[in-house]
Amino acid sequence: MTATALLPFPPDRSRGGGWFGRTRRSWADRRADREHEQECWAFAEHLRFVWRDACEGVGVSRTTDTATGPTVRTPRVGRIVVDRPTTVLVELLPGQEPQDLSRVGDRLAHSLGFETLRVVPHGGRWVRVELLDQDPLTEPFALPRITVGTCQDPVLLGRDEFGDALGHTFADAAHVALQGQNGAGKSQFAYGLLAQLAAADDVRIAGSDITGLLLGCPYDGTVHRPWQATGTADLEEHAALLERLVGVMDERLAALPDRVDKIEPSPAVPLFVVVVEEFPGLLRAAGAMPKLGRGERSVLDRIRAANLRLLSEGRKVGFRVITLAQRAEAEAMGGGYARDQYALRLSFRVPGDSLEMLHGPAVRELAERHATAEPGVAVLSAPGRDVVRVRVPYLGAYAEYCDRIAMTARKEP
Ligand SMILES: Nc1ncnc2c1ncn2[C@@H]1O[C@H](COP(=O)(O)OP(=O)(O)OP(=O)(O)O)[C@@H](O)[C@H]1O
Repeated sequence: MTATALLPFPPDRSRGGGWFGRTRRSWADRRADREHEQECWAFAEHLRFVWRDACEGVGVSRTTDTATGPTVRTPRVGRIVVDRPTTVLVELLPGQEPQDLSRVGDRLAHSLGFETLRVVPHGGRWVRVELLDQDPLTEPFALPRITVGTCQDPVLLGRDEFGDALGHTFADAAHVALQGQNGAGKSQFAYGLLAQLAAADDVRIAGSDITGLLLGCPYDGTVHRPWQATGTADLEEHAALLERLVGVMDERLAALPDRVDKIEPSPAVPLFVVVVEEFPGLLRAAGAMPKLGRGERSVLDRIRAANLRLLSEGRKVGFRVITLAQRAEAEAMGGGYARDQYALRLSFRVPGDSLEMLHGPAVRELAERHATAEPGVAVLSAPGRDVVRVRVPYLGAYAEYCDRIAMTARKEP
């Protein structure tokens, strides 16, 4: 008995079949191609047709008075490629910038029958509008096992809507504010940042954490732990810790040589990353402490004062504050002046007014969508760049954070 050759199932008709078979197949293929092209062409025409209405609807058109009456001008549509993603080349009106379209991107995309869009500068006044069926930030991604050896190296913050990785170097003089509702992903993000930083020789992870999860136990036995206060049992410890950090800051300021206005962090003079987890909660807890005798400073005042000094004077001498809050109201962040000190700002899911409070009116168009953002999706703003939406990396279960810190953080000598 001859062995039966295994055949593909369903039968592979792409090979063989003789001349007649190939001709017949190519007719069918060509017909399918033609039909597809016709559908694409019709869809492109449909997009051209609805583009004008969509632009008028979202306010990126311009009305000018002419001799024959008012004329509405919209950004001009050039080539349309129907694919994944469908792209439309668009010539902006004089004076318009790509941000004028991206600011209303979601509403424009919905009017065109898509979920969202990206605007990519193309040259001159032309931009490429990429129409997307789904939010590019939908897919979570895991934080690779990366650590930085020094604060001069960038840590991974997340990926933007184009899939580009965004990094941040803690040697850059920026304090970081994180806000987000319960379960929006603040802690995960902070775990990821600290897990990347903990191995750096020239970094000390310091700060106050009333939850005792972000700081504290995971750092036992490491060089970072002596600079951390945790829990709510002894709030005076939090005030004392922040004052101790202010003491180091003052020594560094006093020791600055002539004609030098900042220090370069090194293993001998490390950069202090001062994490303040749930700062409004810390202030509330300190505010609820029993009144002290006359002339004594309350723990609340001491925490506020030390926090403000670290924020306003610490940047040049190696202090970076990372503050986490559910809602970054001025009062909850230690006052409007204190809040103004944060250069890098991330908002996880928050109501629209909270988003605008931290990032300014430029994010108004994002507010509605961001109020229901998935955990791990944040709005990020930093000096000198446009506000972007990002997906931050996911580190995993809390035990994974503890393991990474235990494995990588430098042990106490
Ligand atoms: N980057 C992410 N990617 C995917 N899922 C995430 C991400 N971050 C958080 N999550 C999911 O959301 C859950 C809540 O996240 P997390 O504990 O960080 O929120 P939170 O803002 O710190 O909340 P809380 O204020 O209650 O501590 C996580 O357990 C995880 O399931």
